[in-house]
Amino acid sequence: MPLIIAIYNPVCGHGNAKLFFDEHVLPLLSKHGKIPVKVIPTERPGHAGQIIADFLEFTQGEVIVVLGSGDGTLHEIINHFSTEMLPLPIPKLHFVLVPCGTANALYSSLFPPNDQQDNTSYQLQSICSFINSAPETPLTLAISTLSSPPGAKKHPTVAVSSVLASTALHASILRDSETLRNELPGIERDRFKIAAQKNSGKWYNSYVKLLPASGAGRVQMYDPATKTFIHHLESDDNDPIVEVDGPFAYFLSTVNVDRLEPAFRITPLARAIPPVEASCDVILLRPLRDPSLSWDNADARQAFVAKLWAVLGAAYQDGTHIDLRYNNDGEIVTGGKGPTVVEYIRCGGWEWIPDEMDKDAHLLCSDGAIFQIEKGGHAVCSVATPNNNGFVVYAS
Ligand SMILES: Nc1ncnc2c1ncn2[C@@H]1O[C@H](COP(=O)(O)OP(=O)(O)OP(=O)(O)O)[C@@H](O)[C@H]1O
Repeated sequence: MPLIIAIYNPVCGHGNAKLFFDEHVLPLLSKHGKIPVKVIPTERPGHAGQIIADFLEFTQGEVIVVLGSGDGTLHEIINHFSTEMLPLPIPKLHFVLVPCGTANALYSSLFPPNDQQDNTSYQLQSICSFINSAPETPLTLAISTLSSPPGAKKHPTVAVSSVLASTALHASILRDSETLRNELPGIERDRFKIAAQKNSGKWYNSYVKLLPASGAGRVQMYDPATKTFIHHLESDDNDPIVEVDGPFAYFLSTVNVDRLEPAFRITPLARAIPPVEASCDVILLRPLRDPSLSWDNADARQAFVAKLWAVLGAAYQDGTHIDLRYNNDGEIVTGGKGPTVVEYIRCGGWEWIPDEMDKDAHLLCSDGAIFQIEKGGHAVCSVATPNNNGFVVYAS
């Protein structure tokens, strides 16, 4: 039988992980004869991956990790084995997730919240799947490679996501809310709000390539008229790669999740129309699709702020932003045949080549961790689902 190790991050979310493990997780596991050989709190950033690596040194076979954390701690573990431990082979790790973090994007996507359930039983669903030997789900990984300008002769930086890779507004908000942590410790929502207000008038200049997933062969786009994915109009057999010019207000891709927090369904089709192969769902918001705007200037950016919030607000209304369109006057409406406000793409990856002059376009966020693309450099994100080794979760 695989060995079980329990790890929790005592400072994530509201700092309740230890209490929840002591009162609920460990007693439930014990009641069903699933007793962890070790129960270890993380002591610092990056510690969770090291705990597992140390454990694997003395363990034969596969390991079950009962993980009490948010998305950030899982991200650290995945990156520990996918980048830091290379060239050692990636082990197979089975995760039983206990959502103790702030956003818990992965958990709330795998187990969408419902009103019928109390908090405790909601948080114990992955544990119950494990106890019931339910089938596991392999995690798809989005591998972002940040390259320096040609000729710089530097190794690229690699970040592996199990939730999201983003640039533009989302990356800027994450960077600024982190910077505000010292001034406003503990008030995550306020930090986000201040960071969002600070960045909402920005547009990001970049050139993007959307790359097809291997099975589909072409980039897919969501068509609100038929409520299905169709081949992207600019992706054909001869030239499947779609080239997209900015400016962008928002650029975010997800794997494994349809939401970034329980109510914020930014890529709702990840669950409503599940992907049939390794792919990511990408949301693009390009302000110049708005028929009332022709140029990028200060007035246009200001005029677009309210529309940006209308889109993100609709993501909180069960992901209805994906059906919004413009009318001839550039007003956002729910029907008609005007251009869609967001472009919803399903593909195998993307390339982000920021305009050298646009400093803010050089940020990349991988599951909350922020990276800087060097001036003259670019980022490529590609998606894969490892089969024989890698990371699987109890999710049904
Ligand atoms: N003992 C510790 N002290 C300080 N920081 C820690 C400790 N253990 C882990 N960490 C750090 O805590 C950070 C936050 O953890 P995590 O992302 O799991 O929770 P969260 O931010 O509350 O949730 P979410 O990512 O779902 O919003 C991680 O990036 C990790 O590096």
